[in-house]
Amino acid sequence: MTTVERPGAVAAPRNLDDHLVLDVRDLRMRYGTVDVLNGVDLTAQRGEVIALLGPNGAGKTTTIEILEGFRLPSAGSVRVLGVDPANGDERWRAQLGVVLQSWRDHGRWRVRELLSHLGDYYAPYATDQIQRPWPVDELLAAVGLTAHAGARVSRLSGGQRRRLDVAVGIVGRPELLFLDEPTVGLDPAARREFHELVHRLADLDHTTILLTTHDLAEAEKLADSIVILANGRIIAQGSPDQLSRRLTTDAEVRWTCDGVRHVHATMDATGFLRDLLGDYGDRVQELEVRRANLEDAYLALVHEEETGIRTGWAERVWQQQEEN
Ligand SMILES: Nc1ncnc2c1ncn2[C@@H]1O[C@H](COP(=O)(O)OP(=O)(O)OP(=O)(O)O)[C@@H](O)[C@H]1O
Repeated sequence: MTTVERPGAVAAPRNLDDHLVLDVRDLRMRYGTVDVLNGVDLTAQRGEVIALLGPNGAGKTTTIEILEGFRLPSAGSVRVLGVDPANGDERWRAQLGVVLQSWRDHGRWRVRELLSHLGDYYAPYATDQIQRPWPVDELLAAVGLTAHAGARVSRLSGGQRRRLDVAVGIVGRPELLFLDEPTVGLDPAARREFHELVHRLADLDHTTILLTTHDLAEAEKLADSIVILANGRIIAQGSPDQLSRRLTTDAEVRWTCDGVRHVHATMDATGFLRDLLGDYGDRVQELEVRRANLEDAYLALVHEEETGIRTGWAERVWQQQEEN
């Protein structure tokens, strides 16, 4: 993510290794007899945005709930802002912001009152560097709710409520923000504003953000690092750029021959085409070559992990990860 400087903003520390905000090693979680996390390793530095992707049931929410201190893991080492969440006190908790999937109803409150009431909790945890809570008018503007400041929460639309969820999550100016599917229900304009807010929080306030999403394009746009989880283990991880390069080496070739349609996936499109045209010449019609995009690759990778049917994607990804 590009770093944007702002007069008076607190500079990010130069040596980010000294500021590991998340440090998770070999995290395991078992519900009854079912293992839902099978050795997850995850680190995040200050100001880093990490997107956790994976199919339903992959273990994303469980991971976040453990990091928040809401669930105890079965095994592994977890450090969040230097503290084991199982022992996190109020001061530690005040440095976290959480936006959950489900709406906790505050229907009778008005928007401004609710944010100012919740903000009061954070006032004792202000520091020389971080003013807490976020002043309500600034916060309302940041999430695009100024026009609805006086509205009752029960009267907000779904998207406006989602903005309020985000406001509630950041009113304490968290150092670490968890966002569980934050853009579900937002219209395209609100989604874009939300993306700008995430960039602002990470670049200007150096907030570390861990978000879950099912939208690969969103992850590419927002995250410094994408982590793909399936069956409780990380099956691929890297910057959007690294992942694109690792995952999109395949091309799909489509053609018709004597009126019959064919599709073939190959890592060597040029060689395949040379052979195809050499063998069939003018009988090859409607030829199309399409480079697999990141979403195709993601779906193929997850499918391979879930079904156990090996098509070679995962093997290639791991090989390339080891080479890097
Ligand atoms: N309290 C619980 N008791 C037993 N099993 C649970 C519990 N919570 C979650 N699970 C199971 O753990 C697995 C991981 O669930 P989790 O909610 O972490 O997945 P997720 O990746 O967040 O999924 P989604 O994308 O659907 O939100 C699932 O198989 C789920 O059924």
